[in-house]
Amino acid sequence: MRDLTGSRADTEELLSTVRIGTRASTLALTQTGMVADALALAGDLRTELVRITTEGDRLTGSLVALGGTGVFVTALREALLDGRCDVAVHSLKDLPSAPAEGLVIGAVPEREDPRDALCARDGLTLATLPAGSRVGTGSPRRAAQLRATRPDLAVVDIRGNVDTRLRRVAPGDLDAVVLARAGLARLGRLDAVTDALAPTTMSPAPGQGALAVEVRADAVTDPGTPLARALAAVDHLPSRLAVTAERALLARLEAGCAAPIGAHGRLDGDLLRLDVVVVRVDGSAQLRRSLSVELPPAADVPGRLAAAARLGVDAAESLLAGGAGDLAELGAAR
Ligand SMILES: NCc1[nH]cc(CCC(=O)O)c1CC(=O)O
Repeated sequence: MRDLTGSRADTEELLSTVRIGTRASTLALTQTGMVADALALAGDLRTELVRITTEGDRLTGSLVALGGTGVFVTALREALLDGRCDVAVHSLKDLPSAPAEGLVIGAVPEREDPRDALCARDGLTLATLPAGSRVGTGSPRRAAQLRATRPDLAVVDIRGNVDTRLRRVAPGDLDAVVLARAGLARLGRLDAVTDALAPTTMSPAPGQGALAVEVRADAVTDPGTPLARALAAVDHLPSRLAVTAERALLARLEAGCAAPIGAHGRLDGDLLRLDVVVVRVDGSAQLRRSLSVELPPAADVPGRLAAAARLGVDAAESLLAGGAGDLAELGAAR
């Protein structure tokens, strides 16, 4: 709380400091910095970044791929739980859909554009890439949808951070890569995008483009603390509703983060819409559903969130009834 009668120096001393844990990758630092600034702007608090180095950050290449993103999320969660930091910022799509004991998502800031982006040589688009073009992705979801739309392309499995992937678009190597547009936007690399892929062609990963600001559950029990007020100010309900539906779908399907599942939720007035797809990894079959729900009045936030979660569960059950479990290995390797 600011002491309005105090001098500027006094006021500064009265601000509580919130420690924000982050991985050291460029994307993680950028995302965490954005959230730190937003929290500081919204509340009477100061922020301090705490770098959490994980085993995964020291290893490179295929071992990181094998560990998936789980190792990074786990390290940040441990830092939260043992008090080394008060806030952890994650890419929401990397966060397992199962809730973590003692932790809650304190805020979902306004989501970036959730679409996937083709970054191709010579300004090529998904429609104009010549037959036989080599397109890199490490995601079974992207690979399956690429194969479904353009069975004449060669999908190449790639790993690494955003810059490493972009550099693979080079003579003698790849003609294009597919990346989340949101990551490129945050890194200031939208110049590399030659085709923003429509969700009807390339359904995004559940949660793509959104961030999760995770805190200990006791941080939000008193809504009057500086941190709780800052979180409430940073939270963007339309984004939270969309990702709540998408994550409920994933949880009900008991799907791994590498399963070939796309989901695109969005608020349209009081209607929450959810388009979902499960694709066979070879692209030879897919199952789609489009559902929507009329939300309760805007003042009923818990009611709205419950309706969003129900929508995701309903979509999952409709997919399962249609044979999604046989179509794709939903628990696919992480
Ligand atoms: N799995 C890696 C990852 N996690 C979040 C993003 C991008 C940012 C986002 O989706 O919010 C990326 C890179 C990518 O998929 O291209």
